[in-house]
Amino acid sequence: MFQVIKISSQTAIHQTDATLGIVKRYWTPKKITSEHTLQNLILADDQLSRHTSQCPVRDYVSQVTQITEDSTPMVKILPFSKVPGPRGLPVIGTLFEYLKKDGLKFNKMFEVYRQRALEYGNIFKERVGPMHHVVISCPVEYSKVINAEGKYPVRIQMLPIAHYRKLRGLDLGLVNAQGEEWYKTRTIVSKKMLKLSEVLRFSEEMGQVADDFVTRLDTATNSLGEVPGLEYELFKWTLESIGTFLFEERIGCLGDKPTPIAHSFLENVEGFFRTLQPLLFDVPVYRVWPTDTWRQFEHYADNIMSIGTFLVHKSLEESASSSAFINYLANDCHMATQEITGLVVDLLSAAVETNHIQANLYGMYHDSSLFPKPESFLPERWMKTSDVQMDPIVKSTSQLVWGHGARMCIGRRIAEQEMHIVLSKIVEKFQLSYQHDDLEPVLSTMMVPDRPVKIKFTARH
Ligand code: HEM
Repeated sequence: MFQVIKISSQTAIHQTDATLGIVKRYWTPKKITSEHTLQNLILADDQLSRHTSQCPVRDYVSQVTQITEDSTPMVKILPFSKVPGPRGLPVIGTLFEYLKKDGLKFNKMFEVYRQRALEYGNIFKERVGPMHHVVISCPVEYSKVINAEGKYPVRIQMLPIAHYRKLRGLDLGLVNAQGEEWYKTRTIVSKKMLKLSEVLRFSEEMGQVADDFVTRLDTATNSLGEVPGLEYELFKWTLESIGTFLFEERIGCLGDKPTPIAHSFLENVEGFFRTLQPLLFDVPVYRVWPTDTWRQFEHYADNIMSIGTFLVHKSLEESASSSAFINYLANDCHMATQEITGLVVDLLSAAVETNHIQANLYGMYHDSSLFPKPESFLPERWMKTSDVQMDPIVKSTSQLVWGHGARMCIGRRIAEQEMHIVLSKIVEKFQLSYQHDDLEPVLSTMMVPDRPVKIKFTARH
């Protein structure tokens, strides 16, 4: 039996040695010798278990799901070590390449992967501190990985978040849970969040939030017609929108001055993701010794949990502010208040952090042999009637903005509704233009623009 680990935004399968289950089936090297065929890259079960039991970051091993026994038959066996990739040092892997002065940049990891793929082929492995990655850079191979997902698809666990929740005796939440624990929560939440009729019930409230956002843009524009801190304004809008869905109550982010609770939540979420980023990649010293970054991270996470607890309690206790979603969790699904809080905090954080643009699969999308003129904005290439012929697998793999399969973004319907409503209201009111240098992407847990997005909003008359 082999096991597969999750797929990250950079088409990496973050892995333990167990990731080989996928690699063994989909190995298609570009620039390495013929002996390294995928069929050759198979690790025997006993070798696998030896590897996993010796793994210094054993928690990753629990993040696995299994390919069932009817998977493609295995042919030959070669150790995982045969997967090409930068060699790195024991324990820290290639971490030193990122830490040294003028070295590789974490926030440009997607560029590093692009270069690595040119050097090592369509499937390569890299260990960066505690993170093991297997990176796939070919849509056809990637689609096979997608199709190999079972009932409980595994996604990378954000170890610092999991560690924090464990320390505080909390559930892992939807984003970090795996296996049956994940499935149970997912089934409960899907009934409310992925059902179109449920989400449509909130279109009027979303419309009011969008109206307030447009008013906010109008008042926040400077003499150049730009909105300083546009990202922060969007951040506020997403929080207000998801808060409206979860609590059926306005949190108060969009006035000239956010309410204290909105302000505090926004500050703490920002700090949470800022401190999460280094914790994800550094050697996890925090697990044995609370480093400064860890203490800050804990501080932000504690504050977010307190706000979540306050909002959930308020919703449960005050009938006037009671929300259908919270009531459904408490009464129909018999979830304990602490479980509800953990889930709500997950949804609030996922909702605000995934907002401005998550460019998954960066390397593939910038391959001109797959996407002609990859740097050009040619939306018509995605239209059914487009003249540009695109391989159906390449096309479907490139439409993964919401992820895929049973673990696809659970906020998709809400986010689509929010975006359609707010965009139509913005465009109805303003003409948008951009007159500055091109934006570049950087990673900050998600992929974000590297500088303020100074869009000019010109009111239509
Ligand atoms: C433009 C907005 C958004 C984008 C592009 C986006 C994208 C994604 C992606 C790519 C994933 C990973 C899926 C996978 O691994 O296959 C994901 C997961 C998730 N998203 Fe979103 N998302 C957005 C908005 C939201 C919103 C508004 C919410 C909350 C209401 C949300 C909650 C979640 C949660 C909880 C997960 C984890 C689901 C699970 O593991 O079962 N997202 N999102």
